[in-house]
Amino acid sequence: MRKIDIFDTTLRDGEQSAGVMLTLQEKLEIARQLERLGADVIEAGFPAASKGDQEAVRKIASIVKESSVTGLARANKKDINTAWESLRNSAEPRIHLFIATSPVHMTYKLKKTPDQVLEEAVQSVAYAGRNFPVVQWSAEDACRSDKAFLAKIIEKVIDAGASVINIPDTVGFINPIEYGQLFRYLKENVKNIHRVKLSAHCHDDLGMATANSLSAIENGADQIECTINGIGERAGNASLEEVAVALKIRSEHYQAYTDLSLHEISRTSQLVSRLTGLAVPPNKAVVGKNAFAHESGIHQDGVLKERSTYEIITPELVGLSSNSLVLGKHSGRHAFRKQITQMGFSPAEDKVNELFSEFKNLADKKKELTEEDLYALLMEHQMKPAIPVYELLDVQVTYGTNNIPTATVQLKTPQGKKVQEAGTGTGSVDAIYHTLDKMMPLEVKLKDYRLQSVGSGRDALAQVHVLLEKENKEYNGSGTAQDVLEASARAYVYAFNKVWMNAAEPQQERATI
Ligand SMILES: CC(=O)SCCNC(=O)CCNC(=O)[C@H](O)C(C)(C)COP(=O)(O)OP(=O)(O)OC[C@H]1O[C@@H](n2cnc3c(N)ncnc32)[C@H](O)[C@@H]1OP(=O)(O)O
Ligand SMILES: CC(C)C(=O)C(=O)O
Ligand SMILES: [Mg+2]
Repeated sequence: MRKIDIFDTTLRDGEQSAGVMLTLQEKLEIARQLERLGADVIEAGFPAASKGDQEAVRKIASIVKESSVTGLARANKKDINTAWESLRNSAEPRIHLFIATSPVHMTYKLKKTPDQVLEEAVQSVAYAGRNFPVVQWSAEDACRSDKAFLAKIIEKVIDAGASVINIPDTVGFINPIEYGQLFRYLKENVKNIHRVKLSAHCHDDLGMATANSLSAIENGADQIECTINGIGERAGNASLEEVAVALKIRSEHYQAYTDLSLHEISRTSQLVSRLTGLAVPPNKAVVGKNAFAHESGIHQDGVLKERSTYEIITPELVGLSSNSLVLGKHSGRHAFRKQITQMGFSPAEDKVNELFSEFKNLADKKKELTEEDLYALLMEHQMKPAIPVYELLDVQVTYGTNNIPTATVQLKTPQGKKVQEAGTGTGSVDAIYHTLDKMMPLEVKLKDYRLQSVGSGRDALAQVHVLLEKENKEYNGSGTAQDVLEASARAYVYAFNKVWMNAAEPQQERATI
C-alpha cells in the first residue's frame, strides 16, 4: 500500500472562492482543525498577495506543528522573499512556486516565450532552494500544455532543486483517462522524475475533480491537493473528503491510504462551511445533510435488514455520531469544554469560561442545546477579531402592515464610543441595513442575504449570511440569534468589520494576537 500525502489548500485556493474572505482568526481555527484532521501539508495562503495573507501564513506556520505549512509564490524574487519571511520559522519551511506552461497562458497572460518561462522557472526554483529545504513547483495549466515542453521544464526544475512536482488541471478541463495518461507520460519521459514526489491539483469545472485525482493516484501521484467541501476558484477544487473516503472504501483497488483521521471530516466540513458562509449542498457526497439519509421504502427496508445494502460509508467513519452529548442548563464546564473541542474549536482557557457563561445564558432560554446552537454561540464569540471593531449593542424595529418599518440601532465603535441612529426601509431588515449604512464610515453594497434556521422547533436559532461588496471585493459574514432581525444585524456588522479591517489597516488585527 502506498501512502498518499494530503495537501490541503482550503486556506489558499479555497479562499479564492467568490465571496469568501476569511479573517486571521477564522484562518487560525481552520488551520488548527486541518492539523487535527491530519493534513500532511496546509497551504495557508499566498504571502505576496497582501499583508493580511503574509501575516496569516506566518501565524499559522508558527502554531501548526503536526502538518507542514506552505505558501504560494510566483516565479519572482519578491514573492519568494515574502514567502520566506512568513515561513522561515516553520518546522520545515516549504514553498509552493508556480508558473504557467500552456501556450495560451504563456502568450496572452505572461507574454513570454516558452524559453523565457523555462528560464524563470529554473531561476526561481534555484533561488528559493537557497533558503527553503522543500521546494514544490507547479506547472499552471499543465493539462493544456505541450507534453514535450512540460516534460522538459519539469526535468530542468528538478535539476534546479524542486522535490515535489505538481500537475494542475487549472481550468478543470481534463478527464480521468487523459489525466492518468499524462502522469504515466511524465513518469516515462522525465528521466529524473524518480527523485521527486508527483502531485495532482484538480478543478471541478466539469465535475471531474475527484475522479481525476483518483486517476492520478492510480497512475503514480504521491500527493493530492484538495479542499474541504471542494471549495475553490470557480467551480472549486477536488474535495478532500471525497478523495480520502474513496481511498478508504476502495483501498484494495487503489492500493493506497492516507494518514487522515477520517472521523474529523464532518466537523471540519461544518467549520469551513460556517466560516466561509458557503453552504454544503444537501446532496454533496460524504458531507451533505442527505449523504446518509435513506428516503424511499425499499431502501429503508434494505438498510433496516442490513445496512450495507445501501450504505457504503458509515456515518461514524466521518465522525457523524447519533450519541452526541446533550447540553443544557444543568451541564458543567467539563462537558462543555469536551463538546466544543470535539466540534473543532480550540479556545484558550479564559475564553472557555467566557463562553461557558454565554452558554448558561442561552441554556436559560432554551431547554436543550444542540450542536448547532453551540456552533452559533462559538461563531459569535470565538471569531471576534483581536482588535476592537464595531459591536452591535441593541436593535429595535417597529413594524406594522400599514406603517413604514423603522429601526433604531445602537453600536459601539472601535474607539469605544456608543452611537445610536434611526432609519426606515421597505421592510424590517432593510430598515436595519439603511440605519447601519448611515452609521458606518464606509459605503458598502449588499450583494446577497440568506436566512436559515439552526436547529429545529420553534426555539430554533436564526442564522443569516450576508455578502457585502466594496471596490469589487466581496466580504462574507454571518450572524446568529434567536431573532431573525438581530441575526440580520449581526451578520451585517460582522461582514462590515471585515471591510473595515481590510480598508483601514490590515495589519491591525495581527498586532494584538
Ligand atoms: C491558478 C491560481 O490559482 S494562481 C493563484 C491565484 N491567486 C491570486 O491571484 C490571489 C492573490 N493575487 C493577488 O493578490 C494579486 O494578483 C497579486 C498581489 C499577486 C499581484 O497583483 P498585481 O501586481 O496587481 O498584478 P495582477 O494580479 O494584476 O497581474 C498578475 C501579474 O503577475 C504575473 N504572473 C502571473 N503568474 C505569474 C507567475 N507564476 N510568475 C511570475 N509572474 C506571474 C502576470 O503576468 C502579471 O504580470 P504583469 O503585471 O507584468 O502583467
Ligand atoms: C497555483 C496552482 C497550483 C493552482 O491553483 C492551479 O493551477 O489551479
Ligand atoms: Mg487551483
